[in-house]
Amino acid sequence: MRITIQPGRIKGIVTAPASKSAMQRACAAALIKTGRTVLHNPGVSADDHAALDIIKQLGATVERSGETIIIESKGVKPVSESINCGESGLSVRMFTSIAAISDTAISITGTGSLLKRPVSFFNEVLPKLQVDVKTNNGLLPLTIKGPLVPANITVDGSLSSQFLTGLLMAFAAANARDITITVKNLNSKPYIDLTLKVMADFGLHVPLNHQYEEFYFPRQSISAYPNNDINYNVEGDWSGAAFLLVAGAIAGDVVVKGLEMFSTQADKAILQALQQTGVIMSIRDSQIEIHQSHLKPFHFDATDCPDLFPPLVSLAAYCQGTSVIAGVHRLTHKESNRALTLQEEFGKLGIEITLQEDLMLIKGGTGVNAAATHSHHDHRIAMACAVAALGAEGEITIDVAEAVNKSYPQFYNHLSSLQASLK
Ligand SMILES: O=C(O)C1=C[C@@H](OP(=O)(O)O)[C@@H](O)[C@H](O)C1
Ligand SMILES: C=C(OP(=O)(O)O)C(=O)O
Repeated sequence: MRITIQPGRIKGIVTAPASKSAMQRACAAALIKTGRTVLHNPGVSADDHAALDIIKQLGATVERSGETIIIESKGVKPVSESINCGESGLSVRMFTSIAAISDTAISITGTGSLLKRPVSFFNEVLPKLQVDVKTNNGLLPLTIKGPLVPANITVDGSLSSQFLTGLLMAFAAANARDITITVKNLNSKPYIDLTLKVMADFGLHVPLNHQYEEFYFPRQSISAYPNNDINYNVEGDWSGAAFLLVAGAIAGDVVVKGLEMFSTQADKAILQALQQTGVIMSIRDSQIEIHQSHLKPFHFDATDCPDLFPPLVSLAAYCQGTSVIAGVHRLTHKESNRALTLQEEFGKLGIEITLQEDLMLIKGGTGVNAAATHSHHDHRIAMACAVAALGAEGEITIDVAEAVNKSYPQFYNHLSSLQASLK
C-alpha cells in the first residue's frame, strides 16, 4: 500500500491506541495466573493478535465480549506443538520461556523481519534451566522441550530486555522460590518496570528488583495468586502517542487523550525531549495538548527507550539546529536497522543525519523536501515519515505504508481525523 500525504495544518482530538507492550504482557500474565481475566481496552494491532493466538496455542481460551476480551486459563497447557509469533519480538522472546514451563516439545517461528532477529540468548540460557533448545543458528525457527526448572542464573541484558521479561514471567509461573536472576548490562530498563507492574497487577509472584542487577524471588510469595477474576485495563500507548505529539509540535493543535501519566512505559520520556524543544504543551489528567511552535534542538538519551528514535528524528527535522540522540546501538535489531533506515529515508527528505559511534546527529530546520519514501516494512519508519510529511514543502509518499499494522493499525485514520490530507 502506498500512502500520499500533503503538508498542511492539523487540528483535533485523538485517543491513543492501546499499548501493545502492556497488552502482550497482560496476555502472558492471564495465561500464567489461571482463572478468568477480562481485558478492557484490548489492543487490535498485529502484535496483540499474535499474543492472543499464542496463549490459545498454550491452552487458554480467548473470547470477545463487546468491547472486552475474556481469557480463561488453567495454566500453561499447550494444545499445539507449534507457535507463530508473527513479527513480534516481544512475543517470541517472552513466550518462549513461558512455553518451556510445560514438558511439551514446541516449535516456535515467526514471519517477516522476525526471522532475522536474534534469539541466541536462548541457546545460552535455557539449557541451564534444563530446557532442550535448538535454534536456526541463533535465529528462528527454534524448538524447545521443557519443563523449565528455575535456578540461580546470570544473563546478559544488553541486546534486549525482552528475554528477561520472559524469564521473569516464566520463573513466576514455575513457582521460583529463593532464586535470583542476575543481569549484566540491562538496557530498556523501564520495560522491566512494566513487566513487574503487570505481574503485580495480576497477583503473580513478583521478584524484588535490586537496581536492575538482581531479581530475587523470595521464599515467601509477596502476592499470592488471587482466585478472583482479574479486570485489567490496557493503558494507552506512549510509543504510538509520541508520533501524534510530534505531529502537533510540527503542524498544528492536537490533543492526545487516553494516556496514563504515571505509566511505567519507557516512551513516556518523549515528554522530556518535547520539553527541551520549548514546544507549547499542557499536560492535564490523562490528556496532553500540544501546539505547533518554534522548536529548539534537543539532546536526548534514548538507550532505554529506543522506540522513540523514529518520532524524535521527525521532531528534530523541524528543530532549528542540530539535535543529538544517544543510544544508536540499540537500533540494529529492530524491524529494520533503524539507524540506517532513518538516515536513508530522512536523507530523501533532505534531512542530514550523521551517525557518530553511539550518537545520531540530526540537522534540523533546513526544510523537509517532497519525496518518495519507503517504510522498509518497519511500522515506526512509516509513522516517522508520515509525521514529517505534515510540515514538508510538498507531497510525500510512503511505500509499504501498511507496516503500521504491527503496532498502530488506526494510525492513518487518526491522522485523517486530525484533518491531515492523506490518500
Ligand atoms: O518489552 C517490550 O514491550 C519492548 C521492549 C523494547 O525492546 P528491547 O528490550 O529489545 O529494547 C522495545 O524496543 C520493544 O518495542 C518493546
Ligand atoms: C521493536 C518493536 O517491537 P518488538 O521488538 O516487540 O517486535 C517495536 O515495536 O518497535
